[in-house]
Amino acid sequence: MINDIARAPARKNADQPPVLVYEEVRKLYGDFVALNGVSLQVHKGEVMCLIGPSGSGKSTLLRCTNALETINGGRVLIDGVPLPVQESAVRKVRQRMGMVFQSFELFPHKSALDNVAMGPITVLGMREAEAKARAMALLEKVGLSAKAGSFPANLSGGQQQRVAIARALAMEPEVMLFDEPTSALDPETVGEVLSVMQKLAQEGMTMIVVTHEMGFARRVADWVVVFESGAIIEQGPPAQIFEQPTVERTRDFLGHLGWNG
Ligand SMILES: Nc1ncnc2c1ncn2[C@@H]1O[C@H](COP(=O)(O)OP(=O)(O)OP(=O)(O)O)[C@@H](O)[C@H]1O
Repeated sequence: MINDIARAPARKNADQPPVLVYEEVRKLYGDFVALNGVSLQVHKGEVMCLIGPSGSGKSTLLRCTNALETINGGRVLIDGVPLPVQESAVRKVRQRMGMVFQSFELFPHKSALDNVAMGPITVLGMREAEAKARAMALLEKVGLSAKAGSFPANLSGGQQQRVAIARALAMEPEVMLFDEPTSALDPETVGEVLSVMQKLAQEGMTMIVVTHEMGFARRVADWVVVFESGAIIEQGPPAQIFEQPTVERTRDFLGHLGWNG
């Protein structure tokens, strides 16, 4: 027992209050239970990867985090404050969370630069010149300054996703939420998006990433959470989950993916 405690890894910033706390979160779609009492904590600067079979509730939890979905039970606390339900307050919560979707969701008739600058101008009331300077710096950060004037249709999927990441960062979020950001990409562009995400992680961004990229989760995550049927079946540091999972269903899931450590 003492050895177990000694071996238990310290979580990043575990000495500070968590940024996000999920308490017994339940989400129903009609009679279907998509989340069945999920409890979880996310610490500042932590990269948390949510893995598990299709339909197990990973994206639903992400969507409950920025109030794209309303929960039916339990609580989500952000910096200790329960997620509000009033629309005006919800908008403020969303500003603190950058969300990157599988399908990019860029505005097709705006250039890469304008896609990134738009949020600060319209939501934060930033002056256009300042917003565009910020957007340019962010495009440079994701390696796309040369594409600032390009429209989404003229960018590869990987480039569009990097613009989407820059757009989310332009709002200076406290937490970044990634919902399978590479699932819709051609294999040759997956790496460029993952390396931008890895760089963000190294800079200390707090990130929750729903992913089927087990290599990324193994390499970059600080904490891995395994979902099945709307519940967490196991969580721990990547070395535990990928090399020594304690739950047989985790082993089955990783085995089906061909993961062999
Ligand atoms: N708007 C909705 N209405 C009804 N059912 C939904 C809705 N959104 C999700 N679900 C169901 O909730 C369950 C959990 O879905 P969710 O997208 O969270 O799974 P997931 O683990 O992210 O899966 P994947 O890896 O395939 O994205 C699924 O069975 C899904 O069909």
